[in-house]
Amino acid sequence: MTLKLGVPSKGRLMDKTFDWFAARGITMRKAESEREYSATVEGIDGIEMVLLSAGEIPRELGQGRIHLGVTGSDVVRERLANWDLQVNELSDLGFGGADLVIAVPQGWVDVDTLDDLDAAAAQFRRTHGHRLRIATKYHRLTREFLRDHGVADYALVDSQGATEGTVKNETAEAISDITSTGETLRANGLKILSDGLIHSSQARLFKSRNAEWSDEDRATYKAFCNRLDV
Ligand SMILES: Nc1ncnc2c1ncn2[C@@H]1O[C@H](COP(=O)(O)OP(=O)(O)OP(=O)(O)O)[C@@H](O)[C@H]1O
Ligand SMILES: O=P(O)(O)OC[C@H]1O[C@H](OP(=O)(O)OP(=O)(O)O)[C@H](O)[C@@H]1O
Repeated sequence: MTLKLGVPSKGRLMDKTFDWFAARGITMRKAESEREYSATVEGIDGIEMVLLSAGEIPRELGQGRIHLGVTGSDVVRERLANWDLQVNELSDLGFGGADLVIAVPQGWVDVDTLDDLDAAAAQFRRTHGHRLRIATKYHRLTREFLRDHGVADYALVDSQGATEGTVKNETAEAISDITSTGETLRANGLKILSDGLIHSSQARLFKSRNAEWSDEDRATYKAFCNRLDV
């Protein structure tokens, strides 16, 4: 048996994950062809690396198809119900930082906080006859956050990308999305509510609580953790 480690298959998260492991003596290599999603690990025995979309790694951990996985803390919380019963967080990796935030049009001068948003939502419904729409791909986290902060009079609109554009395109009045430099929000005339931070995400190493662990896997895991100092 080999211990399966899920790693983001492309982009910044993949590159930085490879760098993080390389700094600890574990070399990860993607197949020669950029388009081929297979990879090798050198420097430690008994580990098989599986390249997966960062957004799919939570599900694979939850279903126990991989023992370990690197992905953003936001997608784990979003994609896994009761995530903390399904995975353990082993270590912050120090990259992939991004904030999941609620943002509204800059022109809404009276709306700076969640309380203001709640009042604006009630007013919006009276004026327009339908609920204020918030576009997001983070449905679970947004719903839980707004519920915990007493905002109820809204409707979530699904947006799987270019979420900041939904306000200009008039398919939503506000958004809940990831920001890192803030450039995309600014370019689309949006501002973050002062108490609108839902989750500060970063890349983490997760361990599945649902995978099967043989004695051999446990021994490999122990050696792996010693090597990584986690
Ligand atoms: N500037 C950023 N923009 C988007 N995601 C970021 C950024 N910085 C870090 N991340 C993180 O990268 C991860 C990407 O998750 P996402 O669900 O978009 O992955 P994916 O499904 O692999 O993406 P794609 O659909 O592009 O393949 C998230 O954990 C997110 O927080
Ligand atoms: O704060 P910034 O540095 O501007 O980064 C934030 C943007 O980056 C991400 O989009 P991405 O490029 O991953 O595309 P997406 O819209 O498909 O999610 C995210 O959804 C924001 O749109």
